[in-house]
Amino acid sequence: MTQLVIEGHGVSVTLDPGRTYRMGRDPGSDVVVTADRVSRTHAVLRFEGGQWIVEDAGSRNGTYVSGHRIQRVVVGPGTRIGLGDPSEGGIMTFRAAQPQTPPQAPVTTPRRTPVATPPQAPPQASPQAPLQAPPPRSAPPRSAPPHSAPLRSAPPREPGRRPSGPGYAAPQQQPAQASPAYGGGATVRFPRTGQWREPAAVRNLTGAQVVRIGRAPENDMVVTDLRVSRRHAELRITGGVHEIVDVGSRMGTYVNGRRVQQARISPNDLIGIGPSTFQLVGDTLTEYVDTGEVCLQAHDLTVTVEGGKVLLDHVTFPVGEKCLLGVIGPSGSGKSTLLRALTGLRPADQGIVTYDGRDLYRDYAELRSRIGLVPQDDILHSQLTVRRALIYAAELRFPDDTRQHERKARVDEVLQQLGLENRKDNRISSLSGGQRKRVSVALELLTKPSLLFLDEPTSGLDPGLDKSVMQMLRGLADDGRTVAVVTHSVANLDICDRLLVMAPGGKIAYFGPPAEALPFLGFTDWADVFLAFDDPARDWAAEYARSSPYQEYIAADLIKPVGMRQPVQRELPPKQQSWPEQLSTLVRRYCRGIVADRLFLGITVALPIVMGLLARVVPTGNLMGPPNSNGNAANLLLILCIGGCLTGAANAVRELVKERPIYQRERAVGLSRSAYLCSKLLVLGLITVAQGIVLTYVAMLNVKTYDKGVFTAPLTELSLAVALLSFTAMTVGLLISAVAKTSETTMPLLVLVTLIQLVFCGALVHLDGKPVMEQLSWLVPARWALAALAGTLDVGQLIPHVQDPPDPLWSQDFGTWILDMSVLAALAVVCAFLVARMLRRHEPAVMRGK
Ligand SMILES: Nc1ncnc2c1ncn2[C@@H]1O[C@H](COP(=O)(O)OP(=O)(O)OP(=O)(O)O)[C@@H](O)[C@H]1O
Repeated sequence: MTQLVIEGHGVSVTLDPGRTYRMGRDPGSDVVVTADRVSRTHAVLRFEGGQWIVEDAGSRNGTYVSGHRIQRVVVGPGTRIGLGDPSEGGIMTFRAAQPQTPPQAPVTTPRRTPVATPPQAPPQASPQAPLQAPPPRSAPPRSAPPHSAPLRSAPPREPGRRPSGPGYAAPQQQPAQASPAYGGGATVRFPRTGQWREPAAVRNLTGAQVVRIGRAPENDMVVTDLRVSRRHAELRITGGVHEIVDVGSRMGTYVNGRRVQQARISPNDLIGIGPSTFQLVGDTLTEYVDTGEVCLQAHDLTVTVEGGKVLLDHVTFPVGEKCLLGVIGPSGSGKSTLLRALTGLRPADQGIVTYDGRDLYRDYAELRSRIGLVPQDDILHSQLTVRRALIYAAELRFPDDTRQHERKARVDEVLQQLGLENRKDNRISSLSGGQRKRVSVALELLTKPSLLFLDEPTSGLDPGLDKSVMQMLRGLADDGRTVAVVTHSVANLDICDRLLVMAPGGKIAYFGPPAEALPFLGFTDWADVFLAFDDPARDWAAEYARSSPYQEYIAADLIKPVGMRQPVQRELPPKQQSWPEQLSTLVRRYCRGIVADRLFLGITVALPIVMGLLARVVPTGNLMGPPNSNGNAANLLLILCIGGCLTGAANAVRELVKERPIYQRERAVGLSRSAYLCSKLLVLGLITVAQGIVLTYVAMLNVKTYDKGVFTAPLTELSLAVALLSFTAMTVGLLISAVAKTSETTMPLLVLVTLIQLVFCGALVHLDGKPVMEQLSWLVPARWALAALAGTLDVGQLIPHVQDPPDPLWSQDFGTWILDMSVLAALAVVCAFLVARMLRRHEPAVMRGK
């Protein structure tokens, strides 16, 4: 409980919860306020249900908070009440009494300041069981950090203070129905966690019918965050009934964590809009903003995969505000699994994660944008410049009604925050490993996440860069967010506030201050610790659970949820942009990347020309001769087919696998799978089709053909068939890319697929009427393309001995040609559908509705 002091008019009284205080002009009052408009007994101040309450005692001139006359109000640190006068006169201020800090206590994380983070949903608004308060703890001072943060905006750390999130504040549980009417503008104490929250804005609802909420300045309540739409929601008041209505926002409007279009609101409900939480407080609508200082708690997280293998085994620990948590452990000990569970990307099968007391899994759709994750692999298109990459990322992450200048301003802000202004025009591929990691972090910071997770950000970096990255993370935590970093490097662990050591089997071997870890584990070297983890005779998790660090750093700081986790219907997170907007962004980014990659561009232009020239090596000559006059016609068509297949497939075969980490991350922040796939089909498809046409024209230049093929000029028909074949081969290439685990495995698959095309296209082997072979060939694009080409040139006539009896798919009639082309197109559609299915397999579990 925060101890309060009331001050003003020369009076300073430290309040004792066991007493009731009379405030007024009467010299016998407990708090004497000698101002003109103050009544003799003006108000009463008492501690009730875990909160300090001021109640007007029938004063003549009234009691005011934030300009509103109140009858009863909850007060806390920062609250100013006016006795008899809203502005001057009898203003009294409340502040927290100085905490007492015992000098002997060990390291802890920085303190919580009274911040505007979202309050907890009241118990009855939540399907979860209420939380139990832990016993109060004394505040151990933290030793000063040995390193300074590199961030310009990072404030100096505050040693000697303890965190005071739900796990630190010794909260008092309050039944929601006992909550008094909150005073507008007051710092209020929320029922479930007992945290003090300072409103960012208060709107008096007296006489109001509609309160408009959004990013645009013309709204009644303006939320200046790019995640919020310009016109986001309206609070409509009719006959004392309050309704929140979403007016077409992208990121959605939430009531107690559930997305709503329209919902009736009561004072216990929490309305979530971007980083802000709104609540009806008396006759006001009060806004609290999540500024990043939130607590994260893992409760009993267990992840089991098929076959019963346990990847995470009852993992429980709290992380305080502004805390930098380091996670280490041997390979395969479940660190990445833990990160996925904490970020909600792959929710644990058992247990819950609380985000400032809220069930992260249940409220994931609302809270997702407050979580940043920097995966191990870079999530950047390396051909782009730093600023350009961030601008595209901002387009994908912010609602489509954000303006370009707003996004650019946010990008510049983040570049400055991470000291990247001098690198902003550099190609990402030209940056050092540490700088690239900074850009990845900058990308995640665009949306101002309160929680930032990083998976091995220092892997592959030299010791200097390792330290610089860790210092950057220290600064980010000090700047007002919780940062968790999985690392293999043990060189800079002392920079962390807390260290989590994972033992094989996904168990906790240690959680606490880094300095105490090695002494606790009984070694002087981390290598020896990891080697000792191999000893099957020792149960590290059980030893830690019985230890005093467990009591001190986990048991005492944790608010345990009572009862089992309720099965929850998780909502898919919203998409920030419309589908066409996403497609447009992806297409522009893709094109810019291609244009910037000169080598790829050169190969793309040269490849069809070289292949076409190779086709000319075959002496085709005259394709208008009498029957049996040109035995090389089939060879020419074969080269065209294989050229088309190779061009298309080679273009696409690495396309998805190489940027899979980017896709996975962007998918987790709302990218549409179909928009992503369509951007590939569109850009790569156009390039491939153009290549197919160039290939055909170069191969057929000056070759004599009849004036008419099946229905028009033979060259046109041939180009159409080769272009469609190239496109279909490209979808096959995309399929290989979607299936492959690494870029390296795509090449053997490309060779295999090309050989299959060669054997089953029908030029080398007569397929018609051969059971099994013929049916298998129907699945091969080159079979249909070659048939269409053969139909155009009437190859059956030119070289009847090649196809004896004649292959019906080769006949020179319009119906057959259309059939050949249609099946080719259908194969492309089937492949594209399969690519979409395969892409889904690589997506975060939460995006698959799991
Ligand atoms: N889907 C899965 N099915 C079966 N086993 C899995 C699955 N995912 C991960 N594992 C196994 O679970 C264990 C933990 O994996 P995880 O990637 O979390 O470990 P890690 O500590 O991050 O390892 P590293 O340090 O090597 O990245 C490993 O043994 C891994 O092989």
